[in-house]
Amino acid sequence: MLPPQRRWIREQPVSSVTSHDKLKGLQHLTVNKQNLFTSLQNFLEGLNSGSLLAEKQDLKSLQKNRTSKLHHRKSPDDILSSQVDGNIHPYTGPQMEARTVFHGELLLPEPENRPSLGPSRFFVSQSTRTSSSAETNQRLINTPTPSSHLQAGTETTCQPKSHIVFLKTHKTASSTILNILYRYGESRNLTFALPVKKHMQLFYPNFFAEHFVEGVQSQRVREFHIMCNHMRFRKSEVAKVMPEDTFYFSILRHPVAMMESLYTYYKSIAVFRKTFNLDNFLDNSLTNYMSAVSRNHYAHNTLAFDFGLNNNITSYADDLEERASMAIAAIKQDFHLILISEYFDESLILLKHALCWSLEDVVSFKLNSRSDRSRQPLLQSTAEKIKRWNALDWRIYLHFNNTFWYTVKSLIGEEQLKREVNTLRALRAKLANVCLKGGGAVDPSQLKDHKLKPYQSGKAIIQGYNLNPLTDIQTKHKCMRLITPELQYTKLLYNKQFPDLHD
Ligand SMILES: Nc1ncnc2c1ncn2[C@@H]1O[C@H](COP(=O)(O)OS(=O)(=O)O)[C@@H](OP(=O)(O)O)[C@H]1O
Repeated sequence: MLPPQRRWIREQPVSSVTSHDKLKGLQHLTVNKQNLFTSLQNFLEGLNSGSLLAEKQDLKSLQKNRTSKLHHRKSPDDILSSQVDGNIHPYTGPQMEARTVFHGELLLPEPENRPSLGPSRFFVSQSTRTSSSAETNQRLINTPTPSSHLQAGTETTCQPKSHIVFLKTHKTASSTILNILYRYGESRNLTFALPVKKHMQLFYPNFFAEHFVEGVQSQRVREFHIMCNHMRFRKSEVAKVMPEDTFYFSILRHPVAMMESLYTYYKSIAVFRKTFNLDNFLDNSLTNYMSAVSRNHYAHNTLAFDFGLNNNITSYADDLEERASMAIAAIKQDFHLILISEYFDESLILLKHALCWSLEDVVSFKLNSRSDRSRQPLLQSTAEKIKRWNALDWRIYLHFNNTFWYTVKSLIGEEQLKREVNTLRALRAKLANVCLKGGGAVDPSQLKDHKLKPYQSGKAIIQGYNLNPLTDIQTKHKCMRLITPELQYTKLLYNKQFPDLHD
């Protein structure tokens, strides 16, 4: 089945913030053009432990030189209200199925002593789009073409961006975004910053380091276009690999829904394993949770952790508001755009505009979704506990949910957004009709081609897709790529990019 159509934003019972909050946020926004981040980098680096002065200087000069200025970065520095009146997502299907879990040993690559390849070695290789014609939305299967870019209601030309960092946060619909980036890059022969030694992640949960990327130490890759595998973000290191004009973006999900997903998917981690349900974990988290235990970060402020921030804080901390403000400012400093999983299609439209891509470039099927059989319904009281336990993530989410709508308003306008979302959904529906047997996702046990089975973890039943029998080779290829799960696609790109590197 296709993802259910969302009701339009004003009518939607927003899972995270009430529409009152959202509107209030919009009304109270004032544009803050001050650069208030010099000290924040110190804050971040302090949290990240072990940063060198040279790195800081490197980063500062990079930030000074950065030219890409989406207005989003000038979004208001509003002080977060401490309100936490969100609604919980309705979940159905209480049945859960036990699954075996693979624990991969993570061997960190050692950095070699070599001259640093700083951003100055890069050159920009973007084609110019000058067409002002309307989107060719009728086309079912994407062929890369120029497209126009609309900004604040005025048609202007723009250059499609191809230097991109996507911070792939956990359980936030990030695999669907990754699939979009993979398809865009593969079809244009762009180069991905893939993990060394055919690893699937950039050595998460370690802080990202330059030498985690295949082709950096060997200097065999001169220009990286897209970095999008799971990592724990560290801007100073990422900036050593990626060109100066790189567009940075990420995605957040409502911390309550995210926690329920994390709990099911990472049921095998120490602090979850000994609990019989999420409530049981939350009731004992203050005493049972130990941050030093391996993989426990999946249980506490995981968004903050992925962004490279200190995730160890709850709503009981005296300095919560101060730390939340600093965390938000740090994210704003490093990222041009923050998407919201609850508004996935709206996010894709924003992304399309920010990157100057076409609608066909961002159309996608929902990947990595759980079967309803492995979802747990949550009580309102459980949701409140989650917001208290993940108080930092909750504040980060509230802030960027607000600024998301501010960005929509000033970049596209709500009416145009609505139109484009409808067109996107129509295109997706057409694609589903052509590509997908049965039109939607199925449980892994029903998958005909086991090579397309998504990775299964914990107690989550992760769904995949069966393809229609297709005779046209090009259409079959496009459909196949749309449903190829993350691990399989990463391996495929790796083999394309480094054909001589073997397992
Ligand atoms: N398009 C779209 N819209 C809304 N939600 C979506 C979408 N695509 C994926 N998802 C949901 O995101 C969850 C998987 O997130 P990730 O892919 O980031 O997970 S992972 O960290 O890479 O394992 C997973 O959530 P749960 O099903 O609740 O676990 C997916 O259902």
